[in-house]
Amino acid sequence: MSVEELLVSAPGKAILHGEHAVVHGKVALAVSLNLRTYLRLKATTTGKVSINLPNIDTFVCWDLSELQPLTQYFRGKRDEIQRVDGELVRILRKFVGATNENLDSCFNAFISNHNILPSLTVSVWSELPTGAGLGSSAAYSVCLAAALLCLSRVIPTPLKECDHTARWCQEDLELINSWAFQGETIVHGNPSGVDNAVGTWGGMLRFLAGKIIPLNRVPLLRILLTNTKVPRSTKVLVARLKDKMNKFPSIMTPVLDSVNAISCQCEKVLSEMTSQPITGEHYNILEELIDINQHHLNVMGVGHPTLDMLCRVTLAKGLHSKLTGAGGGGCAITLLRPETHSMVVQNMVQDLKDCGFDCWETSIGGPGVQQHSPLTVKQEIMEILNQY
Ligand SMILES: Nc1ncnc2c1ncn2[C@@H]1O[C@H](COP(=O)(O)OP(=O)(O)O)[C@@H](O)[C@H]1O
Ligand SMILES: C[C@@](O)(CCOP(=O)(O)O)CC(=O)O
Ligand SMILES: [Mg+2]
Repeated sequence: MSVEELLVSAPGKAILHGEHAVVHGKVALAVSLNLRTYLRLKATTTGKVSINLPNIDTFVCWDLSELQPLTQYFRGKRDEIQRVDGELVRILRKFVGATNENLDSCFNAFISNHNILPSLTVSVWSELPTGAGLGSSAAYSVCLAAALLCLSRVIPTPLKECDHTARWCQEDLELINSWAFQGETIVHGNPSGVDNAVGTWGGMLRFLAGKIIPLNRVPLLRILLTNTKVPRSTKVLVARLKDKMNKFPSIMTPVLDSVNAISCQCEKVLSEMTSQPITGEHYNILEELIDINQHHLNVMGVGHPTLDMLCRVTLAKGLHSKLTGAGGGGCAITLLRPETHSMVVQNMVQDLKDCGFDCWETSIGGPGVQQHSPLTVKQEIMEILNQY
């Protein structure tokens, strides 16, 4: 079946525990959010490749004839290229003339698409803040990988005429995930793969050195997300910790081991909360783990004064917070206890907003990558995508 138009989406994520440590082979627990990135791909007859990324104010358009020289690189390598190698990135970077990290996103468009040079328009809109710790880079890479794999007919489009949304089979999801990881490599430098795994499969996951275990039995947690709006780059923060690890291996290694133990302890408590009556003590332990991990993240050098302020503001209402994602600004999660009165949450949200932060209480555990019929996508999102 030829792909004329394709609409896909993938969720963002929050990391409960294990950010950064996961890059160094430790356990992370991550959960998908009900905030998604949407990508529409349209085959055109304009003889151009157009990429519209309004979230980052980036719009590019090339004639196919301009792109033709790039295909030289793939000659004779058709079936060999399974990952992004340094030479390919150099060639693409030179071609785009990137002086701006934002253009890195455009490179992704080429990655899984190396066999073909079709005329197309790709437009992306995300409900996620970009560069804020909620996995926007992975949601974007997952959407792009799914759409381009469908376009090049490596995987089928799962949506049937009567469907509103559809998902791929396990094998196709694994392929989407592996290409999305390559996209993350371009944005992050050295990603662990946890974010693209959550974007692909959704739900809550335990991730350890590329091994993904879905956690199917987890309690319903109420989580408040707060964005300090301090911009930061995952790539820079991951590199900063690597430098610290190289400089002080015997000091930093125990910190990462401790984070690993926190993730394992949290997983144990979450599992107990589904097999036994939930008690206040379960929440007390979850809160203590949040506090210890937040201190560790500061030790790793990925904190920020605004995140410290955020933690103080929520603690004033008896609630515990930690950064989520790469830190250095961006977002934090606050665990809301079941008994916390909605007035307390409202007052706390007002205090956080008074600090200049954005807050939203979102549900967690949204589905992984999906194909949509346009009728099932919120009107405001379709209106943005339809502008291009
Ligand atoms: N909707 C989007 N459109 C285009 N590029 C995006 C989008 N979302 C994310 N990106 C890319 O991902 C980068 C942010 O990734 P990163 O620093 O890992 O932060 P996070 O993944 O936490 O949002 C952006 O600078 C951009 O290159
Ligand atoms: C810091 C890290 O653990 C998570 C980064 O998440 P985000 O890009 O800030 O959403 C890096 C990674 O796992 O690749
Ligand atoms: Mg990212």
